[in-house]
Amino acid sequence: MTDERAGAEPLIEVDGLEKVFSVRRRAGRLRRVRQEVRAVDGISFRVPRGEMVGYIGPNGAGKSTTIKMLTGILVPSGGRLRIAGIDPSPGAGRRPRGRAAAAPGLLRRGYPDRERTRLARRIGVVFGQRTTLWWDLPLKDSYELVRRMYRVPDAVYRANLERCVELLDLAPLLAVPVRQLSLGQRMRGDLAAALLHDPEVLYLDEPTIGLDVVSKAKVRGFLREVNAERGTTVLLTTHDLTDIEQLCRRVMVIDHGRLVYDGGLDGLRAAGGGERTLVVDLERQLPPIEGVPGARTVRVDGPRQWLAFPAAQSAAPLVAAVAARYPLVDLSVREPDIETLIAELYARGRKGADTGRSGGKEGHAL
Ligand SMILES: Nc1ncnc2c1ncn2[C@@H]1O[C@H](COP(=O)(O)OP(=O)(O)OP(=O)(O)O)[C@@H](O)[C@H]1O
Repeated sequence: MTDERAGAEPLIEVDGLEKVFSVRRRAGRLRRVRQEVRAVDGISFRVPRGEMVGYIGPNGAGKSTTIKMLTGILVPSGGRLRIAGIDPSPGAGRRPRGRAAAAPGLLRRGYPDRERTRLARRIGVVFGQRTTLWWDLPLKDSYELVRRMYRVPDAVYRANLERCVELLDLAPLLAVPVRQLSLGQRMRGDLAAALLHDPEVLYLDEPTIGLDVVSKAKVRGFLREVNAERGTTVLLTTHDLTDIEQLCRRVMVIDHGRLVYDGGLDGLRAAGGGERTLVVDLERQLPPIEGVPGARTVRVDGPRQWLAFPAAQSAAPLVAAVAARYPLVDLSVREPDIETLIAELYARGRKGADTGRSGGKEGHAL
């Protein structure tokens, strides 16, 4: 978040948001019972215009459900949300009163649909697991349909398409039917489709899932460019901490439907107290690397060695120290996975509560 943006108006405002699903579960051979699943359990946050925020958490934490409510696909069970000043489901979670009570259809159909349509013009969505493109149509025809659906003016459409084609390398793919695209090509195609109508907010649900290293780098580079050029606000859910590290200065962690952390990634690492791993390939097999301050060698396999170091620490001095004394050929830094960080965040939080200390340095464990 830049300093000018810190004081900017919030583009996304969420207060006490809830989503409860009612599901039927098996209870014995024939009997089924109704159960409530609190997928999102009273979360609140603000996102200023132009910020890129990571939204992470373990499987089933409530990330997709939150995004579906922010896009107007799902109606909240409680709480309040506004995106660019629009509430996609006004009246949701509240009992209708007065004229609305006499005409409940008004709350469920006409008015909310108008708000959802208004919102749809201001947002873009990409679900990594599912395409929004037309399976049998060439990419270009899918874009033409998007143009008509959103009534994008010709000049805006042409300029946006040209820029996306250039940044995402789409020219050779425009005539290819979507079903023939590889996962990485399809994801680039989906990103362009989500941006043709100039949305102010972009929701990305696992945009790099299943992509190889080169495709991931292309997607990340594109998102950085779009955010810098257009000031598009981005909410990004991912299981890949490198996505967050390269794109977001702020990260929110959700677990069991509740926000458990909101702050910088460094603060999350410090709150989690985890370790990262520097993986180095040497020219030849050597005894375990020693004497690198702040790191310890945890594994050796032929010329490859693994050095663990505190996750909040920069890798640069370690790399310099290794390179100065050992014949270094290649290296990479491995992040702890999100599940490990969150488990550590909880363990620290409990310890902190026991000793009266709080977990995080920057940001706050909630
Ligand atoms: N339509 C639904 N009906 C009933 N339960 C649902 C529905 N959608 C989600 N849930 C439940 O709500 C909880 C949160 O699910 P959600 O998909 O939001 O999690 P997530 O954080 O996106 O997980 P993942 O990382 O696996 O995609 C889970 O327990 C899930 O089973």
